[in-house]
Amino acid sequence: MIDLVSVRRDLHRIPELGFQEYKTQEYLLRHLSRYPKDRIEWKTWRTGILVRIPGTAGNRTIGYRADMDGLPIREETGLPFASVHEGRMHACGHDIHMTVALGLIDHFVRHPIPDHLLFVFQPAEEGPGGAEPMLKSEPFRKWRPDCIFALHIAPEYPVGTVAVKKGLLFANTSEVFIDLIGKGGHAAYPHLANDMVVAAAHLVGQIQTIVSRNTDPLESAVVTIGKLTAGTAQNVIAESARLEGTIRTLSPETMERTKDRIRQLVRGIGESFRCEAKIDFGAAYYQVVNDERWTETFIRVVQELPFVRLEECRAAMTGEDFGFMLKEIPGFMFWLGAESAFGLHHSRLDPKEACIEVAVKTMTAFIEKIGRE
Ligand SMILES: CC(=O)N[C@@H](CCC[C@H](N)C(=O)O)C(=O)O
Repeated sequence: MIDLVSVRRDLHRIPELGFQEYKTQEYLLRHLSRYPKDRIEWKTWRTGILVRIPGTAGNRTIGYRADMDGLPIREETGLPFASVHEGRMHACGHDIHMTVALGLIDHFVRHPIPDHLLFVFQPAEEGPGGAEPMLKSEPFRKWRPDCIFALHIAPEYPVGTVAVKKGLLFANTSEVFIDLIGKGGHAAYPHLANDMVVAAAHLVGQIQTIVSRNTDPLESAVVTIGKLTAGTAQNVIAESARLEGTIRTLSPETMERTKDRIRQLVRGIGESFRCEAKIDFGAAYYQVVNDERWTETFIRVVQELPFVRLEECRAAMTGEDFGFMLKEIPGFMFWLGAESAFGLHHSRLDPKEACIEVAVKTMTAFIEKIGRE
């Protein structure tokens, strides 16, 4: 048995951004190389890894996916095993997700089941998205699973909770990057310049009206501008401004309408402030839709587990590129209670490590249940 808490702490120390998960990949590979070669095989894909445990009867392949990347956040937990990478943090629980996958690998290498198992360590979930290209990659196509499962930590639920729902679980997402380019100048001569701080401030305000004024109240949408950069000094008029944000909707149609409205508003800002206004929608993720039958089976298994409290949850406006995998391969994602006073993407997120054992035991029970002939 490996010490999963130590593994989680090791991974927590070395968060890396999407497609830069070099140390993380190396750490995982070091772990995998400890197992007998006839029990496990793996292939790397960019900074990701596909791990296969051959089944005893060679029927289906059951897939399990864990994401690997951290976020551009400066950790403020004060934990003794806090990030040693300045400005990077595992603030979305991917360190826990990978640890759970390693715990499952450790169990199933020693106790193989009739079905083959495929563990997918996927880079770049936070952006720009590793799931879609990984799905199309040669190694994935070769070992393509017949079903696939994943979890995400949920700071709002106590440890011991598993929350899930059939059908739509997470939103469609699209990143959005807007550049406004005007004319810089002296703070005392605004009439000779074209101030992009003022243009950006107007645009941020206008964008807030998309959800409140342009979206059917019975639909759901979120437009968040998470980053706004402009200017160089307090007494210099800013020549340019950049807005970085994300759009979330529960249907692809609402996503398209929201994007159209952003295009109109950005064009309008360009005209009214006589500036250059450019827009780039970045990466988009497909919604996460849980397969009805697999989720039903999971619910039945979880209801039998004395150490788990099952909760049927609502859909969330979170995004997950695991949605691309579920679009092609039936399966589900569930929330794992991890209990933290600070939520996902917060610099003080501190999930309780006891959730790791709950997840490993839950998924072991589920895989053992479905993985027999
Ligand atoms: C689970 C989670 O927090 N996922 C991220 C996915 C982000 C996708 C993309 N970078 C975007 O911001 O649209 C989330 O923020 O929901």
